[in-house]
Amino acid sequence: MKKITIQIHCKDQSGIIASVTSFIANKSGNIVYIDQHVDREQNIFFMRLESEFNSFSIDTFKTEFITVLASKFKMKWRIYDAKDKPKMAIFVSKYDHCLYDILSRYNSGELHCEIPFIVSNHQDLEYIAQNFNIPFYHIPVSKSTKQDAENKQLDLLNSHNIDFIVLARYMQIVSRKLIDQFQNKIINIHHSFLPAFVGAKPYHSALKRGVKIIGATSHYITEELDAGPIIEQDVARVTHTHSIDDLITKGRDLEKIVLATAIKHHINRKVMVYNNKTIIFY
Ligand SMILES: Nc1nc2c(c(=O)[nH]1)N[C@@H](CN(C=O)c1ccc(C(=O)N[C@@H](CCC(=O)O)C(=O)O)cc1)CN2
Repeated sequence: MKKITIQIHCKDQSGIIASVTSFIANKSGNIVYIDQHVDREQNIFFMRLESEFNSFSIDTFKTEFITVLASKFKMKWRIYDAKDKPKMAIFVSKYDHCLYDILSRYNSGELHCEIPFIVSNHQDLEYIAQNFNIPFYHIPVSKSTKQDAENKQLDLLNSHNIDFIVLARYMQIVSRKLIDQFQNKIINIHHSFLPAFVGAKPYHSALKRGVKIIGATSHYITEELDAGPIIEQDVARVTHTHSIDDLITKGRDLEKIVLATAIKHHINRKVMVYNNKTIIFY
């Protein structure tokens, strides 16, 4: 039995759902999940479906999908084989909480992916990678070595056919060169409830401002810092009694759960990006 996931978007018009579901039915497919959304402002139709087939050739399916549907409705589409495990590279600096959380979920089989390696601009967390038997690459980054460092990162990413990257508290600004090659495939965890408090020290800014709610945000990165399409967010209440250490401790728990949720949405092909925003098919 073969299971595929299909993501479609195109100009909204009548008959799209009927045409897609008839196409699947004509190919003896059994649709086990279907959801759609129409962006009324942009008049754009979005759909995600999962279908099972007893006998299936993905190349034949793609060819006929283009002929019958994609050309007719001028669709942008992607088809994924549900059994394929996307390759995820993790980038980290010195904070260990998100790295530990991802690797323990991976170790327990919670993440349908492969993690070929971990990259860091510091050596501090190499012991964690060794504990989980995952190759660790220390690539230091400074103002003068940034370009050379990113070329080394790109060589690693390409030589391992990496599908997406997770910045698990990677405290370096990623350049356009890497972002262009992995557009909407680099997931960051920012330790604030964006758009509040962008930058490297949001907890200190939150304490100084006297907010009553702190949060964490996972987003795809763009060249503009902390401004990319948001995948997941969560918050926690705080009071005047909480110190900076209290905020950091509360924030760590939020960061771990928000990042793990975003990673799972990405792996399960539940995210579609449009106009620097996301549609999440839960
Ligand atoms: N192009 C992007 N790169 C990164 C983003 C992003 O949104 N776009 N997010 C960051 C993560 N981050 C906040 O979530 C963040 C990381 C680092 C900094 C920063 O100012 N770094 C300094 C160096 C700090 C250091 O060496 O410790 C710098 O790079 O000059 C701000 C925000 C990941 N990258």
